[in-house]
Amino acid sequence: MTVESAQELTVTSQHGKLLTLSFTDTILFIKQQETQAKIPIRQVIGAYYSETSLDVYFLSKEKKKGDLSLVKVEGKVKDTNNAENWSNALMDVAYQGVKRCRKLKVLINPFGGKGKARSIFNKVVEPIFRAARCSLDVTYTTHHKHAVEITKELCLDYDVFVILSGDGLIHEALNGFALHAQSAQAFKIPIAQIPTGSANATSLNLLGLEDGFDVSAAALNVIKGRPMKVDLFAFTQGDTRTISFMSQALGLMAELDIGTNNWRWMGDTRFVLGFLRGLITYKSCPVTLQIKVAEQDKSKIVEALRLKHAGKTIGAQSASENSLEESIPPLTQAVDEKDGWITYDQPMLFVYAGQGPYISRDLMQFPVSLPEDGFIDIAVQEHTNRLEALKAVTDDIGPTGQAFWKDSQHYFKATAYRVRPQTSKGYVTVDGEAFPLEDFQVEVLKGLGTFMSPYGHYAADLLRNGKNV
Ligand SMILES: Nc1ncnc2c1ncn2[C@@H]1O[C@H](COP(=O)(O)OP(=O)(O)OP(=O)(O)O)[C@@H](O)[C@H]1O
Repeated sequence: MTVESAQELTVTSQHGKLLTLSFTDTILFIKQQETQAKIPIRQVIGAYYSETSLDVYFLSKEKKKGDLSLVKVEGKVKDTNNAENWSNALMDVAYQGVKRCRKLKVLINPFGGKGKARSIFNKVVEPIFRAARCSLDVTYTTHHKHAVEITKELCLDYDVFVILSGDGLIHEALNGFALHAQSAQAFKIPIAQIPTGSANATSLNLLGLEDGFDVSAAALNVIKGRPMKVDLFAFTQGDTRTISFMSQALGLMAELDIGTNNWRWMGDTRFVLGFLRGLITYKSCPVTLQIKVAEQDKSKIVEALRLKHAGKTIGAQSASENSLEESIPPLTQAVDEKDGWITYDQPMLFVYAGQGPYISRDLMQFPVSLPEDGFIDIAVQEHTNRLEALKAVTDDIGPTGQAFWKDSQHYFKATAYRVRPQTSKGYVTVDGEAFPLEDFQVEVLKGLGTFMSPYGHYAADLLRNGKNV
């Protein structure tokens, strides 16, 4: 049934008030005397009629800038002949194009971020999933890398793999998928984050700055989102390959993450304080960086993003499909500069490579990142002066990605890169986890990962000006 303006249904609430409900393809209207609430149809998650009673569940904001919360409207129906059809039609519209009653595997890290995942799940998230009549299989992680053990043997019939934690648990889950006996199938299970970690970059990238820390908006994405392919990265050090989905960092950006682990109670404020602390010591990061560059002209990179927004394919820029089995040559083999590799060995403050525009609420480090372009974005900050670096995290520049345009920050779209550290002091971080500062290489695994997304693209980027669309 296509609905321009469905029939009204009148119910009497527990308090004896008459409520009139109607809906279109986009809005659920709830009228009580002279006031009328308008609920976007995407936020309607359940309408159930049984024995003269109607229950309608939706998510709504009490304050314009606040978080979504679950609302239940219930009442006795007058026109019982019509009620079943009416509630079925509302469910058809509310779930147009997406599967209902999803089967969810839920993983909860009770110690991520500020340590509130358990109560957030019980009080906020589980009631939303129950209202949407999802089936739940819940596990609490008990130790580091527990998520790897779970995903490497995961039953593959879940609709969504839901993670209540930060980005670290997503990293573990993807590395478990890589070890799965049917790994290609495992990578197709969409991952959705309920933001209960510190940075929650995945949630920010998928939901945007406004909704990225809203656990109810994230739960809605679990119920109504659609799978979106994302590139993954193979990080190889010696004989060990690790799947990375977000970032690899060297220099100040690595110290910021690892050096502030004991500040986890602060939430994401720890990253800004870590950045400022790093600027005080202002150490350079002595490495030789070799990059297989696809594009390094900033204007051309932005033009490619503009074309993508306009729905055009990015022709020459798009890399080919990749898989876990394919690989670039091992570290011992010399790179061929004629084959698109360049070498960068100037003093640097940091190297930050990855995807997904936001790395935290304060910093859009990869503002021209696309989920599945087959490239890794690499930002290299010159070791010039402190003030220049400080400007990257100021309020008007940090969250909108404008540091991209700074002359002292070089930006590459690449299909692979290698790092040869000139010191052993320090770390490299992979998705926020510490690795030894030794030679490594990274290559892109195009479109191997899957995230649940409300939009089918990152919520914000340089051209979307840090705002949702
Ligand atoms: N029960 C547990 N006890 C101790 N550590 C755990 C437990 N469960 C998971 N972990 C570990 O907690 C670490 C932190 O998790 P995660 O990265 O998801 O949160 P975060 O660091 O607070 O957030 P973000 O990554 O967004 O900054 C991970 O290394 C994970 O292995």
